[in-house]
This record gives sequence, structure tokens and C-alpha cells, in this order.
Amino acid sequence: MRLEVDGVSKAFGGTRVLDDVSLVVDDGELAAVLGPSGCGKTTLLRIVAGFESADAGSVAVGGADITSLPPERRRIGIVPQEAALFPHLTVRRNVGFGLPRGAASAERARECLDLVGLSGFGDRMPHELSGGQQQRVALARALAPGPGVVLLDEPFNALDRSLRVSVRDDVRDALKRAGATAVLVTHDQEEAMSMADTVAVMREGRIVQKDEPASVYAAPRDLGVATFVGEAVILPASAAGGVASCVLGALPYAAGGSEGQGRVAVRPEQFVLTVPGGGTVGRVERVEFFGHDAALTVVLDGERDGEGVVIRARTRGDAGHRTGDRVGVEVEGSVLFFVS
Ligand SMILES: Nc1ncnc2c1ncn2[C@@H]1O[C@H](COP(=O)(O)OP(=O)(O)OP(=O)(O)O)[C@@H](O)[C@H]1O
Repeated sequence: MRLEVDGVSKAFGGTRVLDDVSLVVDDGELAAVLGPSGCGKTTLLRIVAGFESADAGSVAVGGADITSLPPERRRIGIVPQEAALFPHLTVRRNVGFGLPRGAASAERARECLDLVGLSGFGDRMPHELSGGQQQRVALARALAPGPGVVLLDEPFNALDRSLRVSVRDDVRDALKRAGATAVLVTHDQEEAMSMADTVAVMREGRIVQKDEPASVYAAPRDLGVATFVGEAVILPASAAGGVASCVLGALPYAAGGSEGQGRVAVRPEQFVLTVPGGGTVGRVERVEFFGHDAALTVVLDGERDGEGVVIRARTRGDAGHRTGDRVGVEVEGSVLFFVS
């Protein structure tokens, strides 16, 4: 069902934590709310769930205003940070916990375990599952009563990095199979971008941009969003006629229409390292090898404000650069330009 949060504000003891937040998540959409710690993500989720009341604004699910309903009447499913399964109940009984007793409920619990790829695990106890499996049971439990909206509050925090990626995929697949409308709260940019249909970037109690992941990355609204959703090298620049001039030369910048003094943001994957020639030249200071690719720190020749300009470039893992190499630095594609 469609979720509509409209003009929600909230203060705790005089400190405004949410400031006129509006967010629409379409039926079947998986939206990530992405923001740094303390920006108000959890508070927003708790207001949608009904655990906290808003000072102003409204929340509607499927067109029905639920602002003043208690949590249990909102038809909202929640997947918390840690699965929080009942340790003394089997997986099946955990999933069926919120359902009336009976054959239909047992069938529904089975269906939801199928959805999360855990059919056959119904008789296990929670301690017999991995952390990732426990999170999937928590999702099955949230889906079982057929909620209008599912809220996921940093659901992968407790998992180690290697497990996180596969559990993310499983959770996304299950949500899509269930046709659920879902809101995922996270401070992890990679998690938001890789899982969600749309990303709402939150900062200091406001949603500053909501778009598809590729659009947030390629056309961030301001420098803050640009650097929050991905790495970038920021350099002073002046822009006119679609070209931004900076220490790297005259670079075309993405549409936006602004001109004047400001800063460019260049993504690491836009740098192309070449044989040193007539253009920008630098020295490789550090190589971080990741296998599939590598990150190179390059100090450009010449100084600006008494210091060498440092860039970070992504290259193929097998490019073979070593610390101390002299390289030419070119920029591929359009950069981002923001007036300061
Ligand atoms: N019940 C409360 N009473 C007072 N202050 C609160 C309460 N709940 C949250 N806050 C404050 O509101 C701000 C936003 O908190 P919130 O938990 O919503 O942020 P967050 O973005 O979810 O952060 P994190 O990612 O660290 O969980 C914080 O400064 C927090 O200290």
C-alpha cells in the first residue's frame, strides 16, 4: 500500500529532530531513508509505526489516515535492528506469533517462510540459525499478518560484512516477491543504493532529496548529498558556458545551469591514469588493492595553498600501478559543479 508522510515535525525537549518531513512511498516500492547517525531516521520510523507521536503532520497508509491510531491497529510490520526472536519458540511459531491460532495461520506462516527462502526451517529453534537466517525469520514474522507497509530499521547492522551482502539480496527478493511497500532506514550508502528502488537522503531532520539511486549519485542536489552518497574529490573551480575550470583543466559539468565560483566534485571512477604527458601529472602515493579494483591516491604536481592537490582514483585491479609511479591524470565524463 502507498505510504504518505506529510509535513511531519518532532522536537524533543526543545530540540527539533524532524522538520517538516514529507515522504511518499508508492505501493510495492522499496525506499531507503539514508542519513548520518542522529539525523532523525529512527524517530521518523517510530512515528510511522506509532511508537512516537508527531508534533505536526500526518501519516497515511493506503489512503487512510493512521496518525492517531495505536501501533497495533496500523497494519505496519517491523524488522528491528536485531531479529529479537522469541528464543523459546520454534521458527514457525515465531513467524505465526501475531496471527490467530488455526490451520490458516499455520499455512500463512509456511508461506512466509517460503518467501524468505527458509522453508524447511520451521521446526528449528532460533539459536540453531545463523544471524542472517534469524533476520530473514524476523522479516517473515513482519510479513505474516499481511501489513500495508514494512519498516526495516538498520536490519543488517548486527551481521558481519560478508554475510550482509547476501542477506540484503535475500531480504530484497523476499520483499519484492511479497509485493511489499517497504521503508529501509540505514546510514550505509552502499546498502541504500544497492537495495532500494528510491533513496531519500536525510540530513538534520529534513529529507533533502528523494530519487532513484542512480539519479541521487549522478545528479545530487548539493555538495553534501554528493559526498554522502559516494566518494568524490572536491576542488575549487569557476564555471561558465558548461565548462568548469579547475586544477585538472577545463571539465564539462552535468546540467544544472549554475555558473560562477564554486566547487567541482569528481568521482574516483572518472579518473583515467595515463602515461605522463602534457596534461595534469602526479605521483602515486598509495595503492589500495581490492582484487576486482584498486584505489590509488595520487598527489598532483604543483601546489595550491602550499599543499599538493590529492586525488583518489579507482582503477582496474590489474592495472599494475605502484607507489612512486608517475602518472598522467585525465577526467572522463561530466563532473558535478556546485556554486559556493
Ligand atoms: N526519546 C528521545 N528523547 C530525546 N531525544 C531523542 C529521543 N529520541 C531521539 N532523540 C534525539 O533525536 C535525534 C535523532 O535521533 P534518531 O535516533 O532519530 O536518529 P538516527 O538518524 O536514527 O540515528 P542513528 O542512526 O544513530 O540511530 C538524536 O539527537 C537523538 O539524541
